[in-house]
Amino acid sequence: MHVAAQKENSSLLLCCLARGMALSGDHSDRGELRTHESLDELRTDLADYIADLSEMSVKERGVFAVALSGGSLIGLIGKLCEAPYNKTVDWAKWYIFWADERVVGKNHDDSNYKLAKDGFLSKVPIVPSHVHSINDSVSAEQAADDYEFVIRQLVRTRVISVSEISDCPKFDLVLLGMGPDGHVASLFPNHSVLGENDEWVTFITDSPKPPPERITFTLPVINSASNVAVVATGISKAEALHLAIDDVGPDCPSLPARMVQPTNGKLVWFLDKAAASKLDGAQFSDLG
Ligand SMILES: O=C1O[C@H](COP(=O)(O)O)[C@@H](O)[C@H](O)[C@H]1O
Repeated sequence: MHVAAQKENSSLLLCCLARGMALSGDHSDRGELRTHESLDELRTDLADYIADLSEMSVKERGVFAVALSGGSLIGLIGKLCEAPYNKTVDWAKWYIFWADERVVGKNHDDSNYKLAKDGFLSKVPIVPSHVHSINDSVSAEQAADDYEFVIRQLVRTRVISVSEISDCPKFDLVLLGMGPDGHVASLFPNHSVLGENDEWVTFITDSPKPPPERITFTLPVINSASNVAVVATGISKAEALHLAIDDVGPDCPSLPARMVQPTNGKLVWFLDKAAASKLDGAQFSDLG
């Protein structure tokens, strides 16, 4: 296992052991689970899902506002750059945001923008002015404020819709990865930003996973989206997925992935067999 993944896993286990975690239980209603036999099958299903949401959103609102994450997600949405999607998706109507970003230069290898640009955005005809990346020349705090300001402007002009029950932006789709410690976006286990309910975008300077300075959507923004997809693959994610999805009782309630609970939106989990292997009942299904 990769050293960073090992570190993330052990901090997850420590968090759970400290809280007397129960490691088994029944499945609870945690959205739609899509577990795939192979990564290729997952990539196709994910591309179909995103293309369908794009079509629906363009039909209903004239635009598609989608927030990306970094990490393995970008490789897993790669089929969108291929036929038929590269020709059939209405790319001119897409607006791109980031659910989280590392506060580094746009050309830095740690930049989620660079990852998405190299692996996705440069391969499809998205309008450059529709790509909303962070200001990389200011502090993390300022970058978060600036990013929230940009989002506010686009909510005002209805490029981004607005939640009916809060004043939060309502993205058409928020695409999340999940770390082996159960973090989503840059919301890490036991971090105080999990309780941030006032800001739409906030910052951290002490990320347990490098680099330390990051900006992130807050939970109210993620949970106001019309659609949220969590994409997680590999055995290193299996324990965190069990804790995020299964009915583990009142223990470890502050696992970030478990706190992804869209209020009116739809939650879908895209998993491979390895990631799903510790879900309750996995050993009895043909996934086991
Ligand atoms: O640091 C981050 O990690 C998560 C998970 O990444 P993965 O490579 O394990 O999929 C990612 O979703 C997030 O955007 C990123 O900043």
